[in-house]
Amino acid sequence: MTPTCSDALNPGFEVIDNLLPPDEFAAVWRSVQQLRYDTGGEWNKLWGLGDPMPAVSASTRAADRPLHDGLDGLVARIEACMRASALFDVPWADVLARVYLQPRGSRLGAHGDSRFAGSAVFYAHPAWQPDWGGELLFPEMPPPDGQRAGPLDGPLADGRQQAREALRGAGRFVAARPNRLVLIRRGVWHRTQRVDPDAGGHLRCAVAAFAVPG
Ligand SMILES: O=C(O)CCC(=O)C(=O)O
Ligand SMILES: [Fe+2]
Repeated sequence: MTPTCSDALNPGFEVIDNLLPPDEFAAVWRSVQQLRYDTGGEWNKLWGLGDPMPAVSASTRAADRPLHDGLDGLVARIEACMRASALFDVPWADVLARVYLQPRGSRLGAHGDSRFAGSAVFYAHPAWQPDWGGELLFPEMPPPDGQRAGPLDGPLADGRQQAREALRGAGRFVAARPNRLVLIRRGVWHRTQRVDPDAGGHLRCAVAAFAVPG
């Protein structure tokens, strides 16, 4: 599929809109509603300790499938897009995928998913408005300074990465538009804007997929 948007200057991500035909998209939304979600698992330090925690589905790997009818087809499509993209330029063997329901008031802290060969996120909710927040942000980062990235945001952050981000103070945002796939190169810095109270009861439903090195 041809990306509808990519960043020519800093080719760290690609956006593919209307990934699924309408009937398949509707089937994915139904499947997402039937999954089981865990809200009390181990704390993922990229989510603020004082913020509401996301509801997370079990992870799926090729060996564990089927996860659910509809979602397996989606994961296969995401995998095909990853295989076709030049962003995924280190070898990888499998895709790990899970569904996040991100509540109002929560945000995902900055990270690079560096232990994977690249990642992708697909927005499975049927509606999303600009006022509802939850944008995926790609800050422009100065070249790496050789410091190891540790826990980067939230209560355990030491502020180094935030200081680097502040040096440029600019970047790109991608709205969580329904039926949109974002492919992200390994190590490219990203985070999400907080979901706004104006989102009301609308779920921000993201299917996150990670290319697992073989
Ligand atoms: O939900 C999003 O927009 C991004 C998700 C993400 O970056 C991740 O799960 O690693
Ligand atoms: Fe990520």
